[in-house]
Amino acid sequence: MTAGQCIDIPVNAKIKVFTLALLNKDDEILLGLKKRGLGEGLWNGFGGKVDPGEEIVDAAVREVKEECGLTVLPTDMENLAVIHFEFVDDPVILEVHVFKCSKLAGVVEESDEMSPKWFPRDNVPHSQMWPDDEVWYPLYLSGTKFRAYFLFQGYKTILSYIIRDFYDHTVILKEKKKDVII
Ligand SMILES: CNc1ncnc2c1ncn2[C@@H]1O[C@H](COP(=O)(O)OP(=O)(O)OP(=O)(O)O)[C@@H](O)[C@H]1O
Repeated sequence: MTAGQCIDIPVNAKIKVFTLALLNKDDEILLGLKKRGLGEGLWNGFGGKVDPGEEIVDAAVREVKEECGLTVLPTDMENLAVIHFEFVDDPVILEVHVFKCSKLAGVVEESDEMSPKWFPRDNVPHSQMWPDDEVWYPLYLSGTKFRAYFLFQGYKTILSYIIRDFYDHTVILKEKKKDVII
């Protein structure tokens, strides 16, 4: 999907496209402690920027390999969500394509960027994760595909969000702090 198909952000917004892969084994999820850059010090799935001309799913596969050493196939990457993040006073909107994958090959290895660790899927360290994760993580657990928009002030405060069904765009969850216009 492209930005123009998201009804919660302006059609002419400047978009930076990212991937985020949630890797599962039995009842566990592999998260990485980010060692540098955006989200440093937080546990997250694996991902990064999509290179120019690169297919989004190929970028997701590449980032998994680079960041935790595992091999996944594009055909095993299941689209879970597209999330748009806007930050107050920043004209660039992040478009994060979230994938989940349960077919993993190879050995988990630490990289320059991430220190990987398995967590029980229903007990992840939310206090050391991006604050939006706690909002949408239950949808991942229940296997609900969604589209979401979050408005942040800085990196710690969510001013508002709206989460919609991936297909029919009906609102699943919505919250906004007083006085915020969206
Ligand atoms: C705002 N709320 C957020 N909630 C959850 N996840 C978020 C996020 N905002 C960004 N992310 C993810 O954080 C990674 C950053 O990637 P990032 O390190 O910048 O990319 P990349 O590996 O290309 O960087 P280098 O240029 O190599 O340093 C990437 O997976 C992206 O999807």
